[in-house]
Amino acid sequence: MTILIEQSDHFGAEVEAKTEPINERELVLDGGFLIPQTNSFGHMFRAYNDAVSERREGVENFYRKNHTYQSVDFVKKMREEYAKLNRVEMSIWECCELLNEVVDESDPDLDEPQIEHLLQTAEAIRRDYPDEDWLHLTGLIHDLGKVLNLPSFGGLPQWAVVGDTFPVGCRFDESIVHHKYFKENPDYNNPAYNTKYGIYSERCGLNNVMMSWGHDDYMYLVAKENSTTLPSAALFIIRYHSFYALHREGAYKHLLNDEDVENLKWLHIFNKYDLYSKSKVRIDVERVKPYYLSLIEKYFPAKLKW
Ligand SMILES: O[C@H]1[C@H](O)[C@@H](O)[C@H](O)[C@@H](O)[C@H]1O
Ligand SMILES: [Fe+2]
Ligand SMILES: [Fe+2]
Repeated sequence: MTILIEQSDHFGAEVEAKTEPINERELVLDGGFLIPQTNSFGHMFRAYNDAVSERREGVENFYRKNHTYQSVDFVKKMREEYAKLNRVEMSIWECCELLNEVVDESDPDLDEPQIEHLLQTAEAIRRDYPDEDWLHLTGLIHDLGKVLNLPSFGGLPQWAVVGDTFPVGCRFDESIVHHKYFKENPDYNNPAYNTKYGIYSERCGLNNVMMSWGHDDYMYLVAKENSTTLPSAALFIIRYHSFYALHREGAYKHLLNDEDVENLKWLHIFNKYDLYSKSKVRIDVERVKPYYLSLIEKYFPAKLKW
């Protein structure tokens, strides 16, 4: 048995048995965060083409639909519909609990309940950046938009809720996972949308770019329209954390303005925790709950419109 997380008592993480010794499975990177080399299934992270992965086929099917249906027209319709925020009233914490009912079909690395992922991300950040309480809360809430999949939020199909995101209205970059399925997208052959800039212009700022619709953009909208006091870097992280073509592959940089470039630095930090904290190490929810309730109170109203 190896202890994966130091100070586990302090942060309420229960440590489970692991087979290999720690130094063969984990790498230590800056901030003391242990980056595992393999996910909880024993595969490399984000190995979308790994033939032996149990989840590969389901994930590929997911992206076939996602890339086929996420178009300019679809995104416009979704933005308009969800801007109404007229479906549910509830607190941030209530939403965290609701999220447990959502299973993410796009994720090759995770099959734990979503609240575990939220707390694993937040707690891992808290250990390395104890003074950035806004970043802890960002970790906790970044995936809450996945409730879009539940009936009371419109029951959207998975392809409209989860998965990596990308801009619509300009060419789909080759670095996007399972790029080949864009051939079925109505925008793929549209000359207004299939050039480097498409409907955008150099350094126009991501705020002016339409991203494929899903949990990122929805949660950004909810946070902003309910007047969160979180800083702009937090909103940027929430909105673009699934934009791997940008933050991992460096594509679409020509659309960023100066503020985006600044915020991207925080997104790079955040991503390490979002991706690599996915593990079988369980967090004791009741023990950490008071801390997160205090952060929610600091940055959000008691009830939000969703
Ligand atoms: O499968 C994952 C998962 O849905 C994450 O929540 C999202 O942020 C990722 O980008 C996606 O690829
Ligand atoms: Fe996400
Ligand atoms: Fe996440």
